[in-house]
Amino acid sequence: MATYRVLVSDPISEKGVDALRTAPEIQVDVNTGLKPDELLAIIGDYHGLVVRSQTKVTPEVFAAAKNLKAIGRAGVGVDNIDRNAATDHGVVVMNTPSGNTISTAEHAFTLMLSLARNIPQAHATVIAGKWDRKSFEGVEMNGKRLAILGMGRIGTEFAKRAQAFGMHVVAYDPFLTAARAQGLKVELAETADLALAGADVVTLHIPLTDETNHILNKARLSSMNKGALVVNCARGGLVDEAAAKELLDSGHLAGIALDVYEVEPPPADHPLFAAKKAVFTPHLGASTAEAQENVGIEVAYQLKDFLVSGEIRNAVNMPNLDAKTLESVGPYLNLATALGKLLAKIGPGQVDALRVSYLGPVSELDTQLVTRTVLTGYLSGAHHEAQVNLVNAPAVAKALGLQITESTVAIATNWTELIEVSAVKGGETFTVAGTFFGNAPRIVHILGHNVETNTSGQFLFVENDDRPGVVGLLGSSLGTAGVNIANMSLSRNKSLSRAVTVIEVDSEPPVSLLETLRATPGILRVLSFGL
Ligand SMILES: NC(=O)C1=CN([C@@H]2O[C@H](COP(=O)(O)OP(=O)(O)OC[C@H]3O[C@@H](n4cnc5c(N)ncnc54)[C@H](O)[C@@H]3O)[C@@H](O)[C@H]2O)C=CC1
Ligand SMILES: O=C(O)CCC(=O)C(=O)O
Repeated sequence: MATYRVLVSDPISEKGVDALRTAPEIQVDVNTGLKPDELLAIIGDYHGLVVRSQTKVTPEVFAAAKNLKAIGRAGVGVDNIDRNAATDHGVVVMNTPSGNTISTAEHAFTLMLSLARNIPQAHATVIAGKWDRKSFEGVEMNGKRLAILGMGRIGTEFAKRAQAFGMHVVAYDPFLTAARAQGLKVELAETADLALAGADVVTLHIPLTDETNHILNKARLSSMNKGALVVNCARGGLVDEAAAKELLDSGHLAGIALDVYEVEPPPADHPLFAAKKAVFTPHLGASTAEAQENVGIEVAYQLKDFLVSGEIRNAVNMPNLDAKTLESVGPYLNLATALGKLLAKIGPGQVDALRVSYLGPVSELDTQLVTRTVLTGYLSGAHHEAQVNLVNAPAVAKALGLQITESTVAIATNWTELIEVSAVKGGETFTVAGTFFGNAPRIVHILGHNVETNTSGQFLFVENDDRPGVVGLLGSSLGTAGVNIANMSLSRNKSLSRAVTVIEVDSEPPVSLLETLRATPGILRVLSFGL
């Protein structure tokens, strides 16, 4: 019986679908071409969703996707998935960043050459029975100045091909360092404006975001040389199509080649279709047998490994957690979750900040991940309405105004390894801490008291005046109520004349017992909770 249901809502390679089907835990439904309301009607049944670029995963889809845990994008661009809504709903979004790099670079390069040599127009005349050798004079790419915006995977591959054709490559990418530009033998532009000024050709290889929308605007297009060519095989919306049309009509731009459009599919009367020198393809950059097999198989394994074993690879909205990391940090994550939950149960409400500190070997690990796990444990212990997980915990904390910081261990300790978690409220700090006894995680500090208890199970936490008879009363009351004690840890604070007792119990104590204990003189606080 399958535990997880996965919907493949855009066509991916058969090998990808087969790879998903190899997991007995997963039931796969391939249902492509769904209308938005059809997707809304069925998405609630699914734990995983596989898309390419056709399916639009909107906030409405997330609101209806009550069981959804992960989306796998068989490709690079995730602009068809509302990332903020995914994060808010705790859904991991993964893409397959490298599987279609070469195919897309080759397609963009093909667009550039076809544009330079009027291939589609010449082809059309030949098959129409004409032999017109005058109308289609092209331009060489050799010696031309090529501006590349975006020197990630595809931009870099494009650059290599352009260099082989004798082009002078100038690249702009906010993450391109001088050393890397030198290694790639490209001229580094400090801004997009500088890359485009005086360029003969521009090709775009950047994601579409609010910041990059219309990055190729009228001013930048106008700053290119007269007769310049524009190639966009990244995303529609990066080029201001209206501005491009104006500059094609004025003759400043010689031609344009597009694989992607502001609206897909573009309308039949799209103004740019009237351009004399132009090449258009229907978002085919990644449409090769090789690329589709790569991304289909990659996305299938990523989704399967996430659903079945919790591994996270190529996530765009949270840190990765591969099998190796999961193995090394796994025990720490269990301790971190327990400490976060414990603090939520015994600390005050409405805290200002959570402070997480590490001592010993744990501090060598990816503590960002451990800290995020503490936060997730804390919020899932305290914040009952929202389903909090590793994906949305930072967003939930931000919405609550809860700060999370890492600092150094503050409690006096002889432990050689420790995770300490403090809730800070006003000037007060409430601290819990845990360590390992061999491989076993243990809680060793609660609110100023050194204790020694398990990290999972059912607990009774009692704060009382440090005086004779209280422990005996606790034991006998639990016994009378039929609640078996599995472990008991007692800690006194002599200076305050206070004691804390943490009792692991085999079953949840009845409410009547808790009320009786709370009404007992000398007992200051009684909490019953599970970790
Ligand atoms: N037509 C198609 O079928 C395909 C289109 N794509 C598109 O190509 C884009 C690039 O893909 P990859 O190279 O694999 O991604 P990548 O992540 O390897 O590279 C993107 C680069 O753009 C840079 N960048 C971001 N903002 C920028 C800005 N304002 N100016 C200049 N550079 C900026 C980044 O620093 C990064 O280096 C994807 O986002 C996707 O939209 C990808 C595959 C297929
Ligand atoms: O799925 C496709 O064919 C589109 C590929 C694409 O645009 C991408 O990977 O960003």
